[in-house]
Amino acid sequence: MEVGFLGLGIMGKAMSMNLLKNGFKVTVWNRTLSKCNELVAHGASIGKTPAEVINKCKVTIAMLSDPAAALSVVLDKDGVLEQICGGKGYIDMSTVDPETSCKINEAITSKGGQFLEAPVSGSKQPAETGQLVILAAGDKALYEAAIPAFDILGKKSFFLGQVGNGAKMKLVVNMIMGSMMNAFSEGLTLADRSGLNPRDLLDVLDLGAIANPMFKGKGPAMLQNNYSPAFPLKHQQKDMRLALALGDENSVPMPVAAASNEAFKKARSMGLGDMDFSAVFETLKVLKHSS
Ligand SMILES: NC(=O)C1=CN([C@@H]2O[C@H](COP(=O)(O)OP(=O)(O)OC[C@H]3O[C@@H](n4cnc5c(N)ncnc54)[C@H](OP(=O)(O)O)[C@@H]3O)[C@@H](O)[C@H]2O)C=CC1
Ligand SMILES: O=CC(=O)O
Repeated sequence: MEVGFLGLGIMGKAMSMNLLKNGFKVTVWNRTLSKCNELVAHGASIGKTPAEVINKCKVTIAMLSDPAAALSVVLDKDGVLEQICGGKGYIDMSTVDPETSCKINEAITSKGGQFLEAPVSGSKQPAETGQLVILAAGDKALYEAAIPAFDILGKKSFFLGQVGNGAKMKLVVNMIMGSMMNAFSEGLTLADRSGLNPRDLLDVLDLGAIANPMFKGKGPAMLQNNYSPAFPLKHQQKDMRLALALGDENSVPMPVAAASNEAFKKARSMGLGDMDFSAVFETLKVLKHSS
């Protein structure tokens, strides 16, 4: 199967590499074109623009940073819209808000193309090992056509109905994840400041009812101030912001998520946006001990 792939950041690079290693023919494009070189060394072809990739491939996947990037790659000059047409499918796996996804759907389908949103749960390592959870919605026929690729990229795919539902599910999940990361950071700080060994806290948490892969995976690195980015903090803050907007639209009070968003904003203001989202832990370290 031949696919196009737009966006070779942390996730896109791992996902397109995975497709290549599993026998897919992949044509890649990235805004910073030099990032295509590693994929080309593994057998990928290169498209000089998103339009060129769409022209070449029947199905094209995108994995871009945020709503502005997702819209720009479709609507701007040399973008997806210039070449999309009947018989071609476009799958946006970026995390965006439902409104952005609906705008992209309208643009693609107005030219006769098929559209599927398919954001993913799971980070750099699940992307590398094909263990993502795929949250698809939109064109069911395109979903079915994409299953061979989704089976390589993920451990489970959900089809959630109309466009927007995949984006909503992803935002709900990441709203919970961001809030958990803040509670975890506060717990590690409280353990330390009250005279406990935070490493003991990790062991206790791992044996109880709130054990989870995120605490287990991130905790030891956080205690070593290691925030090598798997999921950049700026993207987690974007997801909290978009989830809060979804809460506004649906009159859902979300005080925990709102406080977490403030902590992520503070971390961004401290210059930590490109670090892993666990770097929100650093916002607590600037607080002074009370006497
Ligand atoms: N990292 C993770 O753990 C996960 C991330 N996600 C989501 O996946 C998406 C990608 O994340 P990730 O790979 O980590 O992000 P990165 O920041 O590593 O990569 C972002 C990608 O978007 C491109 N991009 C940014 N702005 C534009 C623009 N205006 N026009 C064209 N391309 C642009 C970048 O191009 P360039 O190289 O030129 O900057 C790059 O290819 C995000 O929506 C994120 O929320 C979802 C699940 C997990
Ligand atoms: O969006 C991030 C993730 O880990 O999922």
